[in-house]
Order: sequence, then C-alpha cells, then structure tokens
Amino acid sequence: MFRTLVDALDANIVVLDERGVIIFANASWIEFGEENGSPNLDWIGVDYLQAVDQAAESGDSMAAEAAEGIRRVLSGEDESFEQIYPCHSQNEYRFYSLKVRAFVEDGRHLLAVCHTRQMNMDSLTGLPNRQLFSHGLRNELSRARRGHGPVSLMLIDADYFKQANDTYGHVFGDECLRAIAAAISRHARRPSDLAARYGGDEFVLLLGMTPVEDALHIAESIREELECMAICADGEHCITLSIGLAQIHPSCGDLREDELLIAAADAALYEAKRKGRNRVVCLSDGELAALPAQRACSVRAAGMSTTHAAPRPQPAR
Ligand SMILES: Nc1nc2c(ncn2[C@@H]2O[C@H](COP(=O)(O)OP(=O)(O)OP(=O)(O)O)[C@@H](O)[C@H]2O)c(=O)[nH]1
Repeated sequence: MFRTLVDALDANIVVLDERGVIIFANASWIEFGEENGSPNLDWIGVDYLQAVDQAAESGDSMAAEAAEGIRRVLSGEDESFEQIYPCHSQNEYRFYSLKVRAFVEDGRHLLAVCHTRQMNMDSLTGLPNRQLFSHGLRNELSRARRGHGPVSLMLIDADYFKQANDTYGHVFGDECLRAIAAAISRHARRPSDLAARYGGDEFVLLLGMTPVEDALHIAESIREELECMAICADGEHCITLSIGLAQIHPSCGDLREDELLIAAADAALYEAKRKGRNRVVCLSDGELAALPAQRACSVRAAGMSTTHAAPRPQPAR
C-alpha cells in the first residue's frame, strides 16, 4: 500500500540510508530519470550524496548548499532542509523544490528526499511568476545569512510600454514582453540567479552573493541590450528599461528583509523613472533618507504583510 501511494504522487521521491545511498525510488523519480538522460538505471544503491558532491565540485553553488544541508540532516544537526533550485531543460525554464526530512524506521535513521516541480511560472514569458520569486527571495536571504554575503535585487520596468500596446496592439506588446524577459534571463547566468516577471511590464532579477557594484554592470548591460534593440513604442519613443537596484546584507534574520529590499529597489526605480527613464539607479542609504516621500513609502511597504511594494506615484510624462 505504501508503494502504491508513493508511486501515485507527482513528486520525485527517494529514501536514503545513513550514508546517503538510495534504498527506495518512487515511479515519478524513475520516470524523471528516463526522460532526463538516465534510462534503465537501477537507482537502488546509487550514492545520491556523492552525485550532489560531484555537481558541487563542478561549480554548482546550489548543489554545494544542498550537500551541506543534507549532511546536516543526516547528522541530526537539523531536522529538515529545503531549497528551490533551477533545473532547466533545453526547451524549458524549470524550477524544483528540494525537501529533505529525517525519519526513523526499524531503528534506522533514514532520509526522505522529495523533488517537486514548481508550477508557478508566467505563461506569457516562461519566467517564474511573482509567487515563485517571493519564495526564491526568502530562500536567497537565508542562504546569504549563512554565507554572510550581500544580495542584490533589480526591479526592471519597461518604458513607454503602454504606448506600444496602444499603437501596435497587445500581440505586439506581448512579443515585447517576451523579448524583455529573454534579455533579462540571458543575464541570470548562475544557478542561484533568479529572473522573474513581477507583474505587467515589471520584472525582477535577484542576484545572490553579489555586491551592488557587480549588479550595476549587469543592470547596465540589460538596459543597453534593450536600447540596442530599438523597439518602437510609437512615432516618438522606443521601449527602453528603467531599473531600480538595491542591495542588502542580511544578517539579523529580520523576517521583513525581503520587503525592505523590494521597497528599496522600488524607490530606486521610481527615481529612474523620475530622472527621465532608460537608466539604472541605485540609491545609497543617504539618498534614500533624503527622499522623504519614497522613504516613507518604503517603510510602509516594509510593514505590509505581503511583498507588494507600496504604490508608486506616476512621474509626469
Ligand atoms: N500586451 C500586454 N500588455 C500588458 C500585459 N500586462 C500589462 N500590460 C500593459 O502594460 C501597460 C503598463 O502600463 P505603464 O507601466 O503605465 O506603461 P508605460 O507606458 O510603460 O509607463 P512608464 O513606465 O511610465 O513609461 C498597461 O497598458 C497594461 O495594460 C500583458 O501581459 N501583455
């Protein structure tokens, strides 16, 4: 009965012994292996932890973090480990969640390892949607807290997009959104980088363990890429990008740090729009403080229960 139940699940599940070796694999796991380059493999006896270590050695930082998390659960240091990680195929931008839990059976300390495909993707652009981004952001902040590194976030908004829709129609507008999404995801080069559609013509790019100086180069490169495309919005304007950039050094485990980071990037984006669009703005703490209205906005946003930043006043056209 246990086997039938676990085989009926969509999640890919294995059970590991005390050494990290697979002693059980469900039907979805086997099917996933067949579709992704491991057909006819007898999974029982495969050293899962060693495979994760090998991925880490080849430079995959998410795999290194997973290996460490699994070892902590194996040693009893932690009860569980969770991570969202990219697993893109040739045709699809895919994300999975990894959940690892310890349990005891017949006196043996075992691990249940569950990989579940995340379906929170935006159907127009193929990028993760806002819900998956929020999850990824919280994930990245915890990772940065452990690694004592900075996290940079870009809030990216298309300029004159409404004009393009009004002038050339929504089908053309949709094509533009796909082109912008492709340009942004080309700059999400590391496994831990997360590009997402935040809503409408607004996108985000999250760069873990990245100081703001490095993020600034990437933001400029995205902005330039769109400028070079010279996509007409109407007779007068081209579709360009305004980008608000912010950085945080998560340290205190403040549960609102995700909202603070979004609010700071949002205030910077507002400045980019206000200064004339088609630019990247990164506000220092001093500049943020000198913007009383936006600062107040940020603080309000940080106090809100969701990650939706405070409404932005629209700059005059
Ligand atoms: N084609 C298309 N349009 C969308 C989609 N989602 C939102 N929009 C449109 O995107 C536009 C966004 O409006 P604004 O951000 O005010 O337009 P904008 O011209 O870029 O304004 P600025 O940012 O001030 O330059 C609205 O006209 C929405 O109807 C979508 O999925 N497809």
